[in-house]
Amino acid sequence: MKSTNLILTGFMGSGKSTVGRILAKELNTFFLDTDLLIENFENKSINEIFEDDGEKIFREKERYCFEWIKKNVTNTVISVGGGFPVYIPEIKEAGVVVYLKVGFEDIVKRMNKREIKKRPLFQDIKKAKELFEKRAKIYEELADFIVENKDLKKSVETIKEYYENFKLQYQSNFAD
Ligand SMILES: Nc1ncnc2c1ncn2[C@@H]1O[C@H](COP(=O)(O)OP(=O)(O)OP(=O)(O)O)[C@@H](O)[C@H]1O
Ligand SMILES: O=C(O)C1=C[C@@H](O)[C@@H](O)[C@H](O)C1
Ligand SMILES: [Mg+2]
Repeated sequence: MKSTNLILTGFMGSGKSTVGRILAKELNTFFLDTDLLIENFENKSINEIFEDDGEKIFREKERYCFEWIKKNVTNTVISVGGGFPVYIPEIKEAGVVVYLKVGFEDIVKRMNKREIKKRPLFQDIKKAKELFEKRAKIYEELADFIVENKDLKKSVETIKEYYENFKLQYQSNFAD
């Protein structure tokens, strides 16, 4: 039977990795995080890739991930990097896209120093806010479904229900 991936998008710290991991467990599916995939492919941290190779090369790695996912991955919960849909607007070719929407101030409150340190584009708060404002519209436009990620449990439940309904419809479109 035809199946599809569930892709979580959103700004840095919006909760894609956290929500994705829980969702995959609840849906009894695999979980994939493009940031982790790139770190594993390269055997380097995101910070090291940005420092040694630069952002342009990192975006090329994300593009490679996208092509690899399209060819090889189905029925999986995928959390993508914060910039992924911005540089890969064809993201929907790899699955159904759910945008985790969170206000910038809430994101800042949620992230501790260690988490901020891991994100090269979050080092300067003013620049991060500008990036957030520039990207908000792109996330919205490229989403099939938008969830305000306030209460973690509620977000997981809402996405689960959406995805299960989506899959039923999607599969019936491919039935004989
Ligand atoms: N609904 C929520 N309520 C409170 N805190 C949350 C919620 N969702 C996630 N968090 C917390 O926010 C922080 C960032 O979450 P996470 O690492 O999942 O973000 P991300 O979207 O994957 O970020 P990145 O794009 O940089 O990888 C973590 O400390 C996580 O525990
Ligand atoms: O928002 C971004 O552009 C990024 C978000 C992170 O998930 C990583 O993909 C990387 O730090 C870049
Ligand atoms: Mg993440």
